[in-house]
Amino acid sequence: MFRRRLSQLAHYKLPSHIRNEPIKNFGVTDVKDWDLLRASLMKFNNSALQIPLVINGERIYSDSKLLAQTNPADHQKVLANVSQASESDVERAIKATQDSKRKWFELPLHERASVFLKAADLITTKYRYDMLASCMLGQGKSVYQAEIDCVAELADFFRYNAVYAQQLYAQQPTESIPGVWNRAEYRPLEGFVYAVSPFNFTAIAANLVGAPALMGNTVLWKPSHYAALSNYLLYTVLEEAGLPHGVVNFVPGDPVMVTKKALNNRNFAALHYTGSTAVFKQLYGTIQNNLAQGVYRDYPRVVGETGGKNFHLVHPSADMPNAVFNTIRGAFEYQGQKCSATSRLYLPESKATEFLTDMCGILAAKDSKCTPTNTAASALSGGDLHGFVGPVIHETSFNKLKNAIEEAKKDPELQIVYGGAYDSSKGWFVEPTVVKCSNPHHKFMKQEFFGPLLAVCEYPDAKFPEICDIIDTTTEYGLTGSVFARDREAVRLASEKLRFAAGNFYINDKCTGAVVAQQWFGGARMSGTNDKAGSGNVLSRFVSVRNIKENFYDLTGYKYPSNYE
Ligand SMILES: NC(=O)c1ccc[n+]([C@@H]2O[C@H](COP(=O)([O-])OP(=O)(O)OC[C@H]3O[C@@H](n4cnc5c(N)ncnc54)[C@H](O)[C@@H]3O)[C@@H](O)[C@H]2O)c1
Ligand SMILES: N[C@@H](CCC=O)C(=O)O
Repeated sequence: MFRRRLSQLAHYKLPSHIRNEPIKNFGVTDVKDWDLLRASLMKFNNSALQIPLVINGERIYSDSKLLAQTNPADHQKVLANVSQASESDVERAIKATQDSKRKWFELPLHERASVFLKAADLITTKYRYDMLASCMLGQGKSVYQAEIDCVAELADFFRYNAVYAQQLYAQQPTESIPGVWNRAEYRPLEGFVYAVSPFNFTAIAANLVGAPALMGNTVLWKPSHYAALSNYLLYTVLEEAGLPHGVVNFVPGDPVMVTKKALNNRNFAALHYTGSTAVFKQLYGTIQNNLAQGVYRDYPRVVGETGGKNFHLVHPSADMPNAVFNTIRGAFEYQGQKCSATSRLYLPESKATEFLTDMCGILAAKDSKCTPTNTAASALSGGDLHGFVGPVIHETSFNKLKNAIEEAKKDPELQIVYGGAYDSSKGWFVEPTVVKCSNPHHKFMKQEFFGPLLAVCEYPDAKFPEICDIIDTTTEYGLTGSVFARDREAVRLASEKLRFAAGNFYINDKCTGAVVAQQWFGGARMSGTNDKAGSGNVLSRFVSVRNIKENFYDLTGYKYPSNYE
């Protein structure tokens, strides 16, 4: 019995207007945008949403196993009650990935791509303000930080992945001898992709799920509990855009249990992960062990982007105001909770006092908006919605930062030169904090705190090459870093010496804010597998190429000319 196949009667071109989504400013005159945003904020703030699992399109509400997602700026405020998967839910979700697979990957690329293109358009129009509100309230973002994440970067991922997929499909064997047609087919992986997403970027969750799905894979998605609201909204948008049931299965739950079920399954084909290094190492180890035990059919693909201890290196020739402003943004926007956040700063002795005085002065200024109380939550009760910084994500993060600050107060090698306050009475607030380290190898120069804590080290001006070596060897990470210098020789030297210290290297710019299709994102060493989100590279990890040779000439005998009597 032949199954019904879809015809493909043309090679479609993608819409030619694909560009990076323009970012809305939410400036003083953008009254309409603010009004629409306020309405969405009110809606989500006032209704503790029930979030289900979604397995094969079926919504599963668990009464007994619910976990509340609260507003990090107001931790008594429940934003959503999130259903938690049971073991049998995970099994059913894995089955759904297998049942829906063939129908999905047999669709021509343009059919799959159009789902994601439509989702991008829905996000940037109909659901823009809802996405922003869910991300601001749930993940503690300012409007600008939400806009660059859950609207612009998210839409960019969906749109540019379609472009990259088309380019990948167009890559074909370059040679065919007369009578032969050689072709390549980009099959999805056999089995399912397990996507594990972090709290800090809704866009990253979209790409973790969307990139493999676009290539014809089906996905078991375990979202971060701390981003459940925006992630569920994203799922519903994908559904509205036409994503067939079972292609992506939304399975919040106990991370250890869900992961165990996923990784112990014979059909596990790939891990698409973003989160901390420690968790990724564990998952990598489990996969290797299982592989050795013969659990899997294939060698699973492992794609993971993890932590960082990202540097700003300032040369004496740098434009100091530029370096100061970029450091404030890099270290403290979104409370330092970007994997790319600046968390170690190296200053030349001759400029260190000027730099730190300027930076701390700006942070302390009354209108700096750097007091972490300006939040979406307070805005709804008549407060200020224009804050530069907000809360950290949860109690564990708050405690980790609080302990680090208390440690800094006692350690003779450390000196807090700005900040050091914290307050958890209403939300998880930690003041932007700058800590001077007299020892460049101190733990504070090595460890990722994932919060608004910047460690600073001075170096003798003449020792610029040596400080590059120290930066290169101090941490286990290799994610992002910047050099600030006008002197071209200094730029060249830093670029050479720090070649392996950062997968995203910036010159006279902050080390955060990579844009899809502009700065391909990812780091090596213990920062990840560096498959470069926002480029076509990562898509190739989710396909398994089949080469096809078709012969047009029939053989008339089996002997070669050399086989004569
Ligand atoms: N390199 C990048 O592109 C990138 C981007 C964003 C975030 N990050 C990193 O992510 C981290 C912050 O995000 P986070 O707090 O959500 O990270 P996290 O490691 O706590 O969680 C990430 C995901 O892993 C799950 N998880 C947690 N423990 C687990 C376990 N034992 N087994 C299986 N799954 C588990 C979580 O539920 C979540 O879905 C930082 O280290 C940051 O640098 C990296
Ligand atoms: N695009 C982002 C990715 C941050 C990860 O958490 C940046 O480069 O800042």
